[in-house]
Amino acid sequence: MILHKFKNQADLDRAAADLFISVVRSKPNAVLGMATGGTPVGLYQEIVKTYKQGLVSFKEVTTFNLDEYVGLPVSHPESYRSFMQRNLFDHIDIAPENTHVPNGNADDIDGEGRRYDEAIYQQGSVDMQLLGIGGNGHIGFNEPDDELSRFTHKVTLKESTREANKRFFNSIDEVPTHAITMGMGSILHAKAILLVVKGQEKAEILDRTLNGPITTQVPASLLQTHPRVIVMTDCDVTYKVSHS
Ligand SMILES: O=P(O)(O)OC[C@H]1O[C@](O)(CO)[C@@H](O)[C@@H]1O
Repeated sequence: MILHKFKNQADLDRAAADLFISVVRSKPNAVLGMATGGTPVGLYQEIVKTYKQGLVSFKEVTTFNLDEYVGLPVSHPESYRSFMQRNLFDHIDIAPENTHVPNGNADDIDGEGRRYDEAIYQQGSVDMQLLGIGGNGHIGFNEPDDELSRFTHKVTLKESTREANKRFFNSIDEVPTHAITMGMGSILHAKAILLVVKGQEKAEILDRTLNGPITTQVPASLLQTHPRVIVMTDCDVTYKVSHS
C-alpha cells in the first residue's frame, strides 16, 4: 500500500481527482469504480471542475458503483443512483448507458447481483476503484462478519451503519435496512484501488485497516492483500512497513 497524508481535505480531494483524471487521460475508455457517501463529494466536485475547463472527457468511460440501498425508490434523493447523477454524472459528458449502479429494486436481488458481476467481468476489470470506509471497516456495504461474500449480493446493514447514514435522511426509520453491494472478490479484482479516508474519527479504523490483522471483521483489512492500493487521508496515521 502507498499512504499519502494531506493537511486538509481540499488538497486531498484535488489529488484524488487528479489520480482519476490521469487514469482517464491515459486510457479514455477506462472502467472506473465509483463510491458514494460523504467522502467522495469533494473529489467529484474537483473532477467536474476539471471537466468544465475542457481538460478531460468521459465520453468513452464506463463506471460501476459499489452499492445501492434495497427498496429505496431510484428517484429518492438518497438513492445512490440519485447521488451519482447529482454529484457527478449530470455534470460531465459520460454516456448514461455506461453508468452502472446495482438495481436495489430488482424483483430478484440475487439475479441482479449475478447480472451486475457479469457486466463488470464483460469489461475485463475495473481500472481504478474508489473506496471510502465505514466506521466499522466496511467497504462498499461489506459489513464485518465471520465470512464475507465474493460476489455482488444483498446485505443486512449493521445498526451502526444505519446510525451513521441517518444524517442523510429525516430519521433512522427512513434509513433502509438492506443494500446490494459488490462483493469482496469484485472489489479486489480491480487493477488499482484508491481508498479515501477523511476525518480523524476514522483514524483508528484506518490504522486497523493498514496495520492490523487481515480479518473479515475489518473488511477493509483485506486490502492489504491487493498489490496496488493507494490510501489518501487527512488522518494522523502511519503505515508500518516492517515488524518492528
Ligand atoms: O463516506 P461516508 O459517508 O463516511 O461513508 C463511508 C462509506 O460507506 C458507504 O456509504 C457505503 O457504501 C460508502 O459509500 C462510503 O465509502
